Amino acid sequence: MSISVLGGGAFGTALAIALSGQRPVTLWARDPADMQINRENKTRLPNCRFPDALTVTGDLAQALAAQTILLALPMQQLRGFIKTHAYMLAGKSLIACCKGIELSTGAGPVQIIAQEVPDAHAAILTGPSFAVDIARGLPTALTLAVADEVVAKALQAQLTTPALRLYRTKDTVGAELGGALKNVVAIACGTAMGAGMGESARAALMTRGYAEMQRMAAYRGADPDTLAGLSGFGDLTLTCTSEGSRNYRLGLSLGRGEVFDAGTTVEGAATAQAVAQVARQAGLDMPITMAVAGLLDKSLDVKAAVHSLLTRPLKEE
Ligand SMILES: NC(=O)C1=CN([C@@H]2O[C@H](COP(=O)(O)OP(=O)(O)OC[C@H]3O[C@@H](n4cnc5c(N)ncnc54)[C@H](OP(=O)(O)O)[C@@H]3O)[C@@H](O)[C@H]2O)C=CC1
Ligand SMILES: O=C(CO)COP(=O)(O)O
Repeated sequence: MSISVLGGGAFGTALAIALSGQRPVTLWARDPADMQINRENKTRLPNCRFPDALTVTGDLAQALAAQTILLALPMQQLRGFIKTHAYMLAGKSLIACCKGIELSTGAGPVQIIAQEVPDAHAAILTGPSFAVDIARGLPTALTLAVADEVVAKALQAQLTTPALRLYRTKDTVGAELGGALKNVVAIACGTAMGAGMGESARAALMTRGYAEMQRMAAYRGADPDTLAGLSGFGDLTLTCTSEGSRNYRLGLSLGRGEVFDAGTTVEGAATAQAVAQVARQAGLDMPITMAVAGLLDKSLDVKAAVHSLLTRPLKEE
């Protein structure tokens, strides 16, 4: 069965390159001309050549001839896009490849797909993976979450490559929360490192951040084991420790008091605000998330954020 990837950013391009080693793949982008001429995405993923089996198009109808559609758009753009094109997406397998929580509703990507295209098979592909690693064919393992076991097995087989190993789960809520929440913790870790607080502080933020991820996951009915897997703990580890992560780099610049490029896709920024809202409404204790949200909306500076974390009442771990 054919595959199309919608979204010509770094991740969509990387997935299209990786999957087209196995079969023909169509990559849809709203501005495809440069990629069609150069057979490379010079803006978002330079120095990764397109295989011959990869077709780049700006014609959405052509891309939507495929049954399996990977949606590699930024999180806050997802609903608008699929709402506009819902009539063409009906009945397909729609696999969200974005990480985040919608600011206006608190929904995750699978929930959004299910709301906007109810008769599609809604899935998410998530886990520790930098686009450049996937495009270069480096070994990578990801979580594929789909509620329907039969669909899950078929998609797992279709999207696995010799270098890209997929583990499946039915827990779509846990998978989407892991990928969304780890970005918020990565901003916190980057901030700590940028402000010179050291590796021990980062380890504390990762661990206590993970406790917050588990708390939100339990509130939303996710399986704690999913959070301990690739989509949660796995991606937390990668994103909180590597300058390859844009979320971590945003944190570094916050910690250093530098300006960060506003055009960069940093999913944890909107997600921090979205999660803070949900946590406030639900009465969940998520102090690291609140500190990150405060840093980003400028209601806290780094010194005040650290003070807010270190002066909390003492408690059991
Ligand atoms: N990069 C990575 O290593 C990884 C990214 N992801 C996730 O993938 C998602 C996408 O990130 P990434 O590809 O890196 O982001 P990029 O910033 O590289 O690209 C975003 C792309 O989305 C396109 N886009 C934005 N809005 C729309 C819209 N309304 N309709 C159509 N296209 C749109 C942009 O198009 P245009 O160029 O025309 O503006 C651009 O090509 C994020 O949720 C991210 O968390 C997940 C794992 C790894
Ligand atoms: O999600 C990612 C790695 O798994 C990519 O991280 P950034 O979006 O922070 O660059």
